[in-house]
Amino acid sequence: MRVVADEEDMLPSTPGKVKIERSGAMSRQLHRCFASTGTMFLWALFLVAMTATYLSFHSFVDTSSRYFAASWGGLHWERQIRASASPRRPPGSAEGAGLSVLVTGAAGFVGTHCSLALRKRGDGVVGIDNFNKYYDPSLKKARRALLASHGVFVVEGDINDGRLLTKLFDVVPFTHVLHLAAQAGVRYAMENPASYVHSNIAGLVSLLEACKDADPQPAVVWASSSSVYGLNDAVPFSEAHRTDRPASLYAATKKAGEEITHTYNHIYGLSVTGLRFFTVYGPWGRPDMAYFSFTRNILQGKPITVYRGKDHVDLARDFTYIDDIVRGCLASLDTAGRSTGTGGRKRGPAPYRIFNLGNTAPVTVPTLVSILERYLRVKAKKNVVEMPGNGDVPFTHANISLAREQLEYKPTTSLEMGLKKFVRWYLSYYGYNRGTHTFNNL
Ligand SMILES: O=C(O)[C@H]1O[C@H](OP(=O)(O)OP(=O)(O)OC[C@H]2O[C@@H](n3ccc(=O)[nH]c3=O)[C@H](O)[C@@H]2O)[C@H](O)[C@@H](O)[C@@H]1O
Repeated sequence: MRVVADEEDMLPSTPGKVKIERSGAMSRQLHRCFASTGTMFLWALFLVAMTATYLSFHSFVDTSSRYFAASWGGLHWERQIRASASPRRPPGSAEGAGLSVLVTGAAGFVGTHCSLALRKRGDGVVGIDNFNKYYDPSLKKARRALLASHGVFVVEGDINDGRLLTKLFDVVPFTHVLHLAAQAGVRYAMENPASYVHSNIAGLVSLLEACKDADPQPAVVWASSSSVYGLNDAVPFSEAHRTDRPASLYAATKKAGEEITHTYNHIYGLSVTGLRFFTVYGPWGRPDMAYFSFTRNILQGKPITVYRGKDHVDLARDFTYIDDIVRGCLASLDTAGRSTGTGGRKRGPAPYRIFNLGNTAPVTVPTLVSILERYLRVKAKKNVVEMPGNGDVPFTHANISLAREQLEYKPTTSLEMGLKKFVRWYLSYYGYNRGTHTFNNL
């Protein structure tokens, strides 16, 4: 039976809200009293919940900003970024107005060489690098000083720091991103797998998120790896060959990177070019790589470990000199079609490309050692061991016809010549006095 209710009951019920039927003044009074107590309790609960949420969010923000210690920002910092990002090509120059490139991993081996080459031809370049301790950070700091002497500013920061990336894109409308930051190294993945997920998966997604939200969206050129060919034994390796059998976690993260970048191309219209580097070497190189660590140990009279494949077959790599790789990277930037999205929405199809950048002349590891022995005029103390099951592959060999056709990529440096340039740099950087030891026609 429906009793005429007081004015409160006359309010239209809100859809989805339960309307309480009432009867009798006393019960209404009692109900009102309970209702107001219940309301107060609910309000108190709400306030407690809000406070808890705020405190936990605040501590999260505080933690994450502590994690990515914000050593960036401010007017002076922004001025440095803008100056470094500004192209300096003479107006009306044949190559056009000039690019404005964000280079991730700019204090790394390939990053430093590419940043210098871009700056020297008049492009704007800003670097970002987390200066991690995977290998001697002093080498990375020396590379940063070299870059600074050429007007390239490198931000110390992590590509997982989304706030920093967003800020960079707010300050500079980058035309391109050259993404070289990664946890490199095939064998180290068995010691520190998390670092590969942090940099090569999470870091890549964080960077791609910033790129797809940027307006204008940059075109992305990034470093994949010859290691994605894994157990493929069809040689020379072509981009059309299978890459679904990686032999190391490192290779798997690079393969995943190719799939992830494809997703951002498909959904958001990011222009993407993946470059499969083949064992890059040269001055300012990585101390964790064989050519570098062999040179150091040979000069210090320490033994080197030479891996050998099954049935005592020598391992071989398509060693590629850094200057050839740099030309391939800059050609990729220059030919990268535009991204089509704005503010995270795709406006049309965008280019998705993958190229091998190798030397097409594999050389065995023992041959590498003998070239170094000849230049250093020191006999290596070799421990020859079976290749451990550490993710290494017996050989690499690049088919570069696609890069030759679309990038006009033409490697010109033999391992003999490249190692001579590397050894010259090594002796000078580490201060070997030429007087004490005549090095072979260096
Ligand atoms: O091509 C690539 O994409 C990869 O090239 C190199 O990987 P890797 O070819 O293993 O280069 P090194 O570590 O310099 O090894 C070169 C050769 O020397 C052998 N090696 C390495 C180290 C050692 O102590 N002894 C030894 O015989 C390796 O098995 C390999 O056959 C880089 O380290 C990777 O970051 C890059 O992605």
